[in-house]
Amino acid sequence: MKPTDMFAQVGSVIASVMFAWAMFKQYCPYNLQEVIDKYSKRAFAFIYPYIQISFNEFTGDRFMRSEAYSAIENYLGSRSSTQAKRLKADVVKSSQSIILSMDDHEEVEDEFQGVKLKWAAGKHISKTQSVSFYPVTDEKKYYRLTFHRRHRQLILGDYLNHVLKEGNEIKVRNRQRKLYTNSGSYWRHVVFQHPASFESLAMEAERKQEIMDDLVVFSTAEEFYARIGRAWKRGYLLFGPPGTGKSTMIAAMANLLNYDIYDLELTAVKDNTELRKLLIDTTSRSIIVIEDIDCSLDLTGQRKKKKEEGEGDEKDPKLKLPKEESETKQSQVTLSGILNFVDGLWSACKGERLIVFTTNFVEKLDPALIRKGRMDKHIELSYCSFEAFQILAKNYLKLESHHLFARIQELLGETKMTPAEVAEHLMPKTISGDATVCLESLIGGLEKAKEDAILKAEEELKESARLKAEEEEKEKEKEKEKTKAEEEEKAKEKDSSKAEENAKNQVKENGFCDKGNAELSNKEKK
Ligand SMILES: Nc1ncnc2c1ncn2[C@@H]1O[C@H](COP(=O)(O)OP(=O)(O)OP(=O)(O)O)[C@@H](O)[C@H]1O
Ligand SMILES: [Mg+2]
Repeated sequence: MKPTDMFAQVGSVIASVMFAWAMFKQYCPYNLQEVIDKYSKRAFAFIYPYIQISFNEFTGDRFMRSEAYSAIENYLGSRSSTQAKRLKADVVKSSQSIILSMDDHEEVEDEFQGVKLKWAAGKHISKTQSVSFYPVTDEKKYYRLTFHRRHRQLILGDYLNHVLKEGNEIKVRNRQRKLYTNSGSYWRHVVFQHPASFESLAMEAERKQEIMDDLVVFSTAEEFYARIGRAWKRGYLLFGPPGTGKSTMIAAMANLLNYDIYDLELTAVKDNTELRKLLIDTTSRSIIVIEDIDCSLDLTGQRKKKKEEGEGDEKDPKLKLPKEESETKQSQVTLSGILNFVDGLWSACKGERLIVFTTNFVEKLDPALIRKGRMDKHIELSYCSFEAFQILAKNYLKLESHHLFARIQELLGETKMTPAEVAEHLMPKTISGDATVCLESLIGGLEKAKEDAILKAEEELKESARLKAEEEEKEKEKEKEKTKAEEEEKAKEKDSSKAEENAKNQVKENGFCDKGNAELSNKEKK
């Protein structure tokens, strides 16, 4: 008999049995029906020793998508793309990559510790009862897992945990990352798409590797942090002159770890309470950044002064706030508020988080703010070294070596230039993108910087000599005044002693006269 004929026969037998059962059920007493149901299920379980678990897309109320369903969807993604014949595609991650998942009524197989299992995607469709021109259908999607009942323990325990964990990790890897900024007491976000990476960051290879290792070790050390009883957090302080790559490094960190960024603008935070609220609203796997901490907090007035004197403000007086208004708008966040924010982060929030401060003036920060335990790792970003230049040349000009490199190395050893300035020289100058033009521009820039530095040093020397001369002049003047005053004092003393002597003489003379007069009057009396 042909297989098709056999299926047809089996089909007709099943249909006949179903029909007979339906007829029989009508006349069968209720109690007997229950007994038959029970034993038929047992018989079915005996013949069919498999267990099935359904994971519905929506559980309970229809508003929240089940986390287990989306974790399974992610978990099955790669397996589906190799096994299923019909797939669904979705665009994620900056609209650049396509994520595949299996279509409805498809099946894929999986294996865990030598045990084979089967996943199937399905959906229940129920039509609403209301009479309408456009009938609304209600779709309920689900994944169904089928496995042999002898593996019940393993599948319900280890396997499902493994599926959820891996599925969530894939979800994090595929998610659109966000850049949050604070507006009032809320965070607003845009999609975070910064191309910076540690590979393109210009800095010494050894230091770069050390920072990368530190980050990766941190991001995978959940168990370690739990064991030693510390919150899974780490603080970084990035310091150095403007244009040395602090902000670029933060973007590279976020890209390396696949974290979101919360860029906290402290001056827009009203007070410490608002700061605390913002902290609580951050999610795990994120970097909380406070740029230019020295300006946000009134630990030093340097940048504020700069901003007040800034050209832009002077050119356009409309941009300047009246003094009173700007003062009233100032944030009331205090240093202790920030300290509490960092410590609160360490204790209040679950999940891994990095906090990064950047500053141009590390020496002016309060030591309490940057002590180890709050800011665990201090990273200095400094002027461009030759090694850093080589990375920039490779990125910008695709150059590994060039005869002008030797001169550049020499000049970089003699003068200071930030990576931002070097990068500006290496930007294409001609349509043909001639590298030599860029390198010559850099050499020109470095030579000018060197000359400027020499001139500046000379001016500083002159200025200090002038100041010294002025100081000496002042000292001399003081000395002169002192001696003059002393002389005057002496002259005064001399005058007063002379006057005293005169007075004494006068007294003496007067005394003699009085004595003579008295003797004379006595004689006359006698
Ligand atoms: N180390 C570096 N590697 C690669 N590019 C760099 C580096 N440093 C600076 N740049 C380039 O210079 C530009 C400015 O750098 P960045 O904004 O990171 O400096 P910063 O240290 O944050 O400055 P500021 O203190 O003014 O905020 C960046 O767009 C980047 O292209
Ligand atoms: Mg910056």
